[in-house]
Amino acid sequence: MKTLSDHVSALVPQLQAWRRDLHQFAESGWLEFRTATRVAETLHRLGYQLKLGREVINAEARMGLPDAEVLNAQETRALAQGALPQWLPHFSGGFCGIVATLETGRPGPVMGFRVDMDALDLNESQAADHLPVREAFASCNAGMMHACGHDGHTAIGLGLATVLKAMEDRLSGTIKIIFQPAEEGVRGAKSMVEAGVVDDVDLFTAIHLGTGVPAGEIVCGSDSFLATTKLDVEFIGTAAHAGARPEAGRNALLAAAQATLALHGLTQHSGGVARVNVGVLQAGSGRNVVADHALMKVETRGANNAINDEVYQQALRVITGAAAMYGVESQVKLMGAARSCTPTQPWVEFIYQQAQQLGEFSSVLDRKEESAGSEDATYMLERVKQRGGQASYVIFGCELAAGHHNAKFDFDEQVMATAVKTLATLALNQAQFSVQR
Ligand SMILES: O=C(O)C[C@H](NC(=O)Cc1c[nH]c2ccccc12)C(=O)O
Repeated sequence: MKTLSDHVSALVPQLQAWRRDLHQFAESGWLEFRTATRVAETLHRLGYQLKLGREVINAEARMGLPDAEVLNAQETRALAQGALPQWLPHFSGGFCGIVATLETGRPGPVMGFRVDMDALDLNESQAADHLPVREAFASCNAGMMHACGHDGHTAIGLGLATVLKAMEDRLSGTIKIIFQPAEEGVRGAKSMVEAGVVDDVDLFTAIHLGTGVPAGEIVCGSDSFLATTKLDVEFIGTAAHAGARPEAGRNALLAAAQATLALHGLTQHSGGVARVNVGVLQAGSGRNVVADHALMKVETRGANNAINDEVYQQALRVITGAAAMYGVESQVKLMGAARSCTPTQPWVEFIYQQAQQLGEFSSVLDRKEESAGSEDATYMLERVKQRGGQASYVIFGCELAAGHHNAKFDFDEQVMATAVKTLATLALNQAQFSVQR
């Protein structure tokens, strides 16, 4: 009988091929049309039951969706790049989510695994020393790059599906693998939670590779995610002749500038980390015109939900106040959100114990103080916990060529096999968890 190691070893070239194909045709959040059709086809061929598009994504709960024009143009682009037409209608309009289910027919819990599929809005480096350039799989899509490893996550999800299907007779209960769009900007997970995709999940695991964790190390219960809110702010004023009639104008640029400086002063909180960032500021139309329009892209973060909510409320007051100072109008649009969240200890301990037994890791940790990022998988963890389920977030350390969100980001592909092996082990040994409890 073939062992898990045999199955995973045989899969290594396929993991690389999947990852490199996804990397080359990188697609940003809500635009994962080609990616989603290929994922669906692979899972369908493996024999998984699929739920697709609107079945797994609540339309109203989608945040930060590109406008219809962009969605249409990108769907056309995806088709030209090999998106599979038989699957595309499911995802059309920004519904690029997939849930693949394997019912073993034997009693047992529902296990949920979540991976994300989106790239970042970033141009990939064209430098000759960048491995994806050297080996000819750098992104062919301008302004879209897998610079956070989600190409690897998607390949891991497909690899896990492959191995678990091959070892189906040694599993019990139900396996659900969730392929999520638009993690960047924390926009996609909530819409899948609102569609109910984790409502029946008893044992939930989300993953990330890298994030500064060294190669050979695994963090079994990452708990350092910041709660965050993303907002676009528009200031709408009145244009006027800057020399002849400046008093007739209502200056949107000054309101936005005033708001930017005030927002960056909001980060004091005795309860823990608080952050505000104005990442984009665009205003005005001409040198001699009082600016009648400004756009700001803003995020708030906090060590916990309460801190982030407070900073967010303060930010709204600053924005309204700055608008009032200059007699302009302000409009705030919610573009994304995520929660802070702690994994459940019993599940973290089980993952810890399984990771140690696997003998693949030089260092097994339950948690780690980390550089402060956010993750919308926290919505899924929260929902599973609310229903009494177990949930964790696992980080697979690996060597990186450059940091996350950098134009030269790249990861050591070995980590994919390690991740597949670890996650498959959780599924194969899940009965031990129930017995332990
Ligand atoms: O808020 C977002 O848009 C999500 C995005 N998420 C990540 O970058 C993933 C991540 C979480 N923690 C870390 C730590 C280091 C690198 C990356 C991460 C972030 O925090 O900006």
